[in-house]
Amino acid sequence: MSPDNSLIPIIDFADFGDGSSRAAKDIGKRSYAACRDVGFAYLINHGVPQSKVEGMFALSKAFFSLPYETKMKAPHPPQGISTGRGYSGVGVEQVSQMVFDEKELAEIRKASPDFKESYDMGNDESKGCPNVWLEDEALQVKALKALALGMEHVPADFFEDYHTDEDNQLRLLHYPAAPRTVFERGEKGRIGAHTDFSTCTFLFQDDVGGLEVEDPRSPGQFIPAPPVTGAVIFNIGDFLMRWSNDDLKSTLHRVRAPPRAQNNNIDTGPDEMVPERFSIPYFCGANVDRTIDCLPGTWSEDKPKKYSPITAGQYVDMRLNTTYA
Ligand SMILES: O=C(O)CCC(=O)C(=O)O
Ligand SMILES: [Fe+2]
Repeated sequence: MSPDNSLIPIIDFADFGDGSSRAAKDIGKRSYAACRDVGFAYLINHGVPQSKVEGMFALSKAFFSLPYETKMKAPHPPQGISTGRGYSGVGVEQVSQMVFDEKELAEIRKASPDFKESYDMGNDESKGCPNVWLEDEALQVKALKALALGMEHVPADFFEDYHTDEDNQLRLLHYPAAPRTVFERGEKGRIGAHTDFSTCTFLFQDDVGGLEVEDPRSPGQFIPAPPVTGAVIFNIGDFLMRWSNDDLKSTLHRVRAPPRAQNNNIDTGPDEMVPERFSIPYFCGANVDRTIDCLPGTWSEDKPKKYSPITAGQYVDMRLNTTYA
């Protein structure tokens, strides 16, 4: 399946190699343009074997099938950066867009609660999936190098150098099945519109669909980002947007019930179930102690820096503290 007429570009990494060729430079230019114009891209021939991806989805399915009590033996800790670890049951996490007021957050949670559960893993807790880290590391290096190659004023290994600690988070997400009417009435949601926090995200999704990305041409409108076989979605996070003095876009996205199947005329009736969805986002963050300042080439006398320097740790902490109930 490929997204017809999609604004989200597909970037082929087959000829990227070590990043030194002419072809790699072109891939870099396309990557940069995608990050600047849309904030999202599909990467194909990215080097993570399909069998590995399928293995992760199998692991995820097995994990979420465990009894609730078992999953709760690995609960996520309460505050700050360490919330990116462990199990969060349905209703525990609610994403929100830059809302820091407790009351306001509570209102959002009530309105159309995210109907999902998740399990987060970090660098030193990857025993369940030991090989995934290496592969994804390679993917991160490639994608960040491509982006640097597409920028005029940063050296090819610029971003790599800020990400040597592999301060990343692998998240298994499960959105349970529910009757379509429950979604249509807004009683439940899948994941509310949000942007991601860190440098960038790699997102593997199953074939259920429902992911939507804000249309860069018309704010407030969302376009579908349907699954593309063998592709991983790459998107920019708020941290990199800030780092780039807002040149690169951290784009709003959300997951809703996928559209009804359109290839048949069968009336599925009021009891139609929306199938469960599994997805695996991999969030890549900079070394927490590194301070970032607006990237070379993104500011000038006419276009001053919008942000002061900040460490990656301070930034992620600030954002994570608003996410959990
Ligand atoms: O489930 C998805 O496809 C999206 C997940 C997501 O956007 C997130 O966890 O930040
Ligand atoms: Fe996200």
